[in-house]
Amino acid sequence: MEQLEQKAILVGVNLNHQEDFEYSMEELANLAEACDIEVVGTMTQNLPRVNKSHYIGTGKSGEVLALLEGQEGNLVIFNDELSPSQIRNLEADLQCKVIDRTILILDIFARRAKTREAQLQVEIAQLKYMLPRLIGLRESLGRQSGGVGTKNRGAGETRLELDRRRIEEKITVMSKELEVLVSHRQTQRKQRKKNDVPVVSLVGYTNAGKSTIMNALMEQFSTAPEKLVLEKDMLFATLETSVRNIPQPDNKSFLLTDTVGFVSKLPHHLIKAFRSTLEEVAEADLLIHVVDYSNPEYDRLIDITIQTLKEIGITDIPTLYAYNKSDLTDRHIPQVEGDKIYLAAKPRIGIPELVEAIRERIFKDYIRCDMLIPYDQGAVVSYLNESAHILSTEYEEAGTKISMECRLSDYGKYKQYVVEATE
Ligand SMILES: Nc1nc2c(ncn2[C@@H]2O[C@H](COP(=O)(O)OP(=O)(O)OP(=O)(O)O)[C@@H](O)[C@H]2O)c(=O)[nH]1
Ligand SMILES: [Mg+2]
Repeated sequence: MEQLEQKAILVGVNLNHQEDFEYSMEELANLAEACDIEVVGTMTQNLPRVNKSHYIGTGKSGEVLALLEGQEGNLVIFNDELSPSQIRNLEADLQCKVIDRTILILDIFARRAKTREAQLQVEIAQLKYMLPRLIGLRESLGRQSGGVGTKNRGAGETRLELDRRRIEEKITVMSKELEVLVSHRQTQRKQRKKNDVPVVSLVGYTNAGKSTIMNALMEQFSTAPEKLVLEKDMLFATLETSVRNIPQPDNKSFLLTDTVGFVSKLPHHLIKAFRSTLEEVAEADLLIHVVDYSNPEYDRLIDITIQTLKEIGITDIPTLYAYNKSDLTDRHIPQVEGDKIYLAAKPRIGIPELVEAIRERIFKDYIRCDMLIPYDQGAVVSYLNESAHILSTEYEEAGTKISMECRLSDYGKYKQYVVEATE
């Protein structure tokens, strides 16, 4: 999308009167805006099923063409992923560039990707999207440069084959590079797992406030400011997964991860490409599903998030719902109702309540006990000082007597020193 001044008509087909149709058109306009495209008109159609060759009904194409001319548009954006032949037919009818929701999302991701891993993931998804559409792309390029002509068809097809092979090779090379980066992160994750620190993952729709919650938690437990993550009012501000330690005064610390947000109709290739980024989420002990409670459509966005998680294979991780941005609603905050917490991360309302709810859920396997540790086992004493919640320490004749709350796994490991325990 290198051209300047793109003026687009948005086109959507409402299949069987979907309730979320209007919102998804609004969202399409936001996605276009995120790509610096000006929206100059919108056209929608109710259909029981899409038209195989043109997506919209044939009569409707004429209407889109008229609107395009009336508004001096030079681009048409469809609200669903189009097939290669649909793009080709539509471009022939409308005599301008036709793109779909998938390209828009891929383009936004490409603009936002900062780390090598994210860049590779996006580029692979883009190439995979392009591969079956090369013919259409070539024709539309031909049209843009003024000549369509059939006389060079043979040469064009050879070029096409070459292009296809080049792209396939590029995908292979990039996938290998990505694999190396991913395996590096997997090693780090295994290391963390060994340390037995619980992992909590923020998930949710894009722009719900996940990164803001992450920063609020770091701020509360005075983490270094350079660890803060980017929070911004734009779609897909976060594309990479960040893991941060949230230290707790009683040694019941946990790791918090912030990751990419979701959107309706997230391209399939993109989900696949980002699967490795989301592995972090798949291994979490607890999910915080962040909801923009000020969005009237919040219920639907919850469903889309749950659906997308399902697609990555995440279905049975215990979940807390953080109804964020409640400061923009008339709900009294903070408020905790079972697994739902109404809060506002930006003005920092309800953060301690959220932390408490997290702790209640992830530190269930703790046990209150006393251990008597012989003086020649100094290493055990220092380990417990770092990983258990110490209530008191006394120095007795036979060794150090520690009253504490510790993890069940540590209790098992040092059972021989236990003198008293209550669950
Ligand atoms: N009014 C209000 N605004 C909030 C609140 N929490 C976050 N925001 C704003 O919402 C916008 C998005 O916040 P982020 O934390 O970047 O959202 P995110 O979920 O990380 O978004 P992506 O990374 O794009 O998926 C920012 O402008 C925040 O300042 C809140 O409780 N109240
Ligand atoms: Mg974010």
